[in-house]
Amino acid sequence: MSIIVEQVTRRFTEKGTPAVSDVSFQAPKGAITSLLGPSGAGKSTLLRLVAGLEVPDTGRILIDGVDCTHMPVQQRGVGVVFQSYALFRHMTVRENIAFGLEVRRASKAEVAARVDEMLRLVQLEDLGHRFPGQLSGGQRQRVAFARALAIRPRVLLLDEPFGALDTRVRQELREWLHELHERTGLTTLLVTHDQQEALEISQHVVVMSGGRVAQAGSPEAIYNRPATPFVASFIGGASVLRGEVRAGRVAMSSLSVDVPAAAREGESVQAFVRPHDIKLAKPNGTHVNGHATGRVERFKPVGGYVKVLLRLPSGDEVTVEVPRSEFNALGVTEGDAVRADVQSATVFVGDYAI
Ligand SMILES: Nc1ncnc2c1ncn2[C@@H]1O[C@H](COP(=O)(O)OP(=O)(O)OP(=O)(O)O)[C@@H](O)[C@H]1O
Repeated sequence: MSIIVEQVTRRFTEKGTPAVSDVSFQAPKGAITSLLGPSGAGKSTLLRLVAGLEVPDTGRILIDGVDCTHMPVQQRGVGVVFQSYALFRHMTVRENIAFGLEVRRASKAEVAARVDEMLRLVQLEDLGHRFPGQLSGGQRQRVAFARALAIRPRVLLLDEPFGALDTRVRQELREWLHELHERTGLTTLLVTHDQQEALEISQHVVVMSGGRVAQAGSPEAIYNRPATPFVASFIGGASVLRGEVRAGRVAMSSLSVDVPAAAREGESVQAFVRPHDIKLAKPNGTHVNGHATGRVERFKPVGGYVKVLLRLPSGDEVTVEVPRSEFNALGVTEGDAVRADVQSATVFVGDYAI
């Protein structure tokens, strides 16, 4: 049951950029696909288009090979879970889960059996009689999943389902969703702005920006081979260093790296360096390729590592994450000089990664 989105555009206003602009992607059968991007990227609109809650201006949406572009929501066979629980407050957990089945005129016995099965699936067997107001946020969201799954949907559509929960519950439910998916094997589309969430639980990631697809691929490809400067900066909290091609090399601040012969002299470049791709050492007075002496602007211990803001001689700032023990061994503080060794960087000449 794959989902195929073909050249879909949806605009809400006559002027300005469409919310979703000529978007094409596939959510593979049986996989969790994340729609990942910053606020306003068009993720929710795209999910609503797949659900049938919006109709595209142009383009097609296919679920399991069937063109659903103009099909009503109820006929699409989609289960939807939103960020806000959207449970009926005056109904018990059982009644909430049963709702979609009763609308579809399932028999009483069928409904009871399916509700029991769903309560077991979301591990809330003992809470069927409670009202939503008597549940924790995480439990309510599990009921929302049970309700979405009760109708035996062909695909599951999730719009920031854990967005309203605190970090710990969010992490627990992320793992829970992973297990749930292993049991159900349902084709799932997950909207999230949280890259950690996307990289951790999905097999396929569609990165969106400004209503368009910036890159689609495996989490590994998105992380290690970002296709555009936007993806490189959005994923992994990279710092940007700007420079230019000089004598066949990329010169940035006091760092320099090789560039292919195709890069023209004087072209501007951007290098994206992730916080853990820089090693800090005591300065030894010499500058060699890939090394620069910087100054510690600020540092802050965060859990097991220390986040260091380093200013390079060019004025560029880079964020570095150093294991706490390594930082302590360096014995530096704010204002001290340190040597920064860039272990790896993604370099773009114009829009092309090199
Ligand atoms: N019903 C609507 N009417 C007018 N504009 C809308 C409507 N829905 C969305 N938009 C606009 O479309 C763009 C994309 O919004 P959308 O909610 O799809 O983004 P998003 O990536 O899901 O963002 P967020 O993570 O903040 O929810 C935004 O500029 C938004 O203001």
